[in-house]
Parts: sequence; C-alpha cells; structure tokens
Amino acid sequence: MTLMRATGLAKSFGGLRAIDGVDLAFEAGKVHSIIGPNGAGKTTLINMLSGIYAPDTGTITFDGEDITGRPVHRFAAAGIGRTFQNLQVFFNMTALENVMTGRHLREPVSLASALLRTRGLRDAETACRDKAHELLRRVGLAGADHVAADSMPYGALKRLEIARALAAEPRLLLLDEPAAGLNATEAREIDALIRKLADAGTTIVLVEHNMALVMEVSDHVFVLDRGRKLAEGTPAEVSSNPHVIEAYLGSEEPEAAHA
Ligand SMILES: Nc1ncnc2c1ncn2[C@@H]1O[C@H](COP(=O)(O)OP(=O)(O)OP(=O)(O)O)[C@@H](O)[C@H]1O
Repeated sequence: MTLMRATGLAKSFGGLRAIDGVDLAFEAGKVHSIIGPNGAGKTTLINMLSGIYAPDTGTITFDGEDITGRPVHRFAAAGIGRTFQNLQVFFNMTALENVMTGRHLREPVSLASALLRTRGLRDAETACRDKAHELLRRVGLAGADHVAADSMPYGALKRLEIARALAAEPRLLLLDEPAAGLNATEAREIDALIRKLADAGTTIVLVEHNMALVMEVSDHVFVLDRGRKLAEGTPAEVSSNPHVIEAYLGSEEPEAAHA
C-alpha cells in the first residue's frame, strides 16, 4: 500500500529550480532513502514532504488524502514525523522530558485542566511519562530517563531525537541524516533501529550521505541530481546504474567527469 505520494513536485528559490518535477511513492512499512550529490535538492524535498515548504507546483497525498499546501502542524497531525539534520534537543531538560515534549500532539491539554491540575491532567501526565520511558527503551536508551541531555554523547542524542519524533506516533517518519557525525558502530546501531521501526510498521524516509547505511537498510532508493529524479530502485539497482555512478563521480571529481 502506498502511504504517501508526491507528484510533479517543484520548488524554486529565485531563478534556481531546487526541485523540478519529482514523483515519489512511499510504501507502508518500507525503508526508503533519498540520496544525491550535494545541492541535489534533498533538503528542499524533505522540507516539502514534512510541510515546511509548500511546493510551487505538484501534489502530496497521504493515505489517499491531498495534503498539499497545508501548514506544517497539519502534516504532523496527519501522521508525518521528522527529525532534523541539526539536533533539535532541549539541552536544559532530561532525556525523558525531551521525549515528553513530543507527545503534545497526541495528548493535548486544555488551559482549564492545566490551571486546575485536574485528575484527568495528572493521569495524562503519568501516561505521557510511561510512553516516553517506553520510547527511550525502544531506541536503545533504557536507563537514560533522568540523564540531562547536555551530558549525553552525540550518538545518544541522535537516538533521543528519534524517540521524540516517535512520541507523536507518526505513521511515516522522515529522518534527515540520522547517521551524520556517528562512528561506524553507532551508524550500525541506527541501521538496526531503523529496521526495527519499519518492521513494527512505521514507514521510513531517510535522507542520508552514509552510503553503507543507505545500501544496508533501504528497501527502495531514490536518487536526485540537480533537482530531478535521476533513478530509483533497490540498492543493488541504483548502485549499478551508470547515470548514478556518473552523478556521484561528477560531484566528487569534476575534472574527470567533464574531461
Ligand atoms: N532557502 C534557500 N534559498 C535559496 N536557495 C536555496 C535555499 N535552499 C536551498 N537552496 C538551493 O537549492 C539547491 C538545493 O539545495 P538543498 O539544500 O535542497 O540540496 P541538498 O541535496 O540537501 O544538499 P546537501 O547534500 O549539501 O545538504 C542548492 O543549489 C541550494 O543552494
């Protein structure tokens, strides 16, 4: 089943076509990666898929519903979660508190109950705490509930971000470079976590430069180059595609590519 579909997406900045007529389909419970050389348009695309940018043209449907142009909180409420390339962690909070901040979409609190600290509010807080505790365990941070975020190592903070995004119970999770800055062991742990999330039914869309991770974890890979979709397919298909090889060589060795 196709959970999310983007058709003919385009976005320009001034005269620059950052994304130029891209079609994508994300299947429920699968791991998809979006790769491409620097400046290919990956960030622009993920920003459209999460509702941060409205596309200039094209449509985005989620679970059969057209959500094009809706504000970002409506994308989140529909079931689209994301993490960011740069950590969006509250460093003055504990790990548990950070994850609890991700629950507000699912457990909204009325002003009256917050002011009166009703029984309902206290029950909701307990449920929220229990859920956050469970999510920390799920991402491999069991025992870190009361650890201050500013004392956690970088690899743990990347997982904390994922736990916080999961707190909103997304059906589709966009991960923006979850392995950036991680060593090989930590990247393998992220790989295992992504697989576990997909196996539990969460649809994953990964933007990532770490090719070992992409090739290992993905069911389907989309390759962007200069705002267009250059190729798509299984990891084996795209890695043997001559156009993809050329695009990557071209970005790393411009002299050789244009010789
Ligand atoms: N807000 C913006 N204003 C103007 N130009 C932008 C903006 N955002 C992106 N661009 C341009 O659009 C093109 C695509 O950028 P984008 O950041 O989406 O690529 P990317 O594939 O994510 O690159 P990287 O791998 O380096 O993060 C680039 O030429 C970039 O300079």
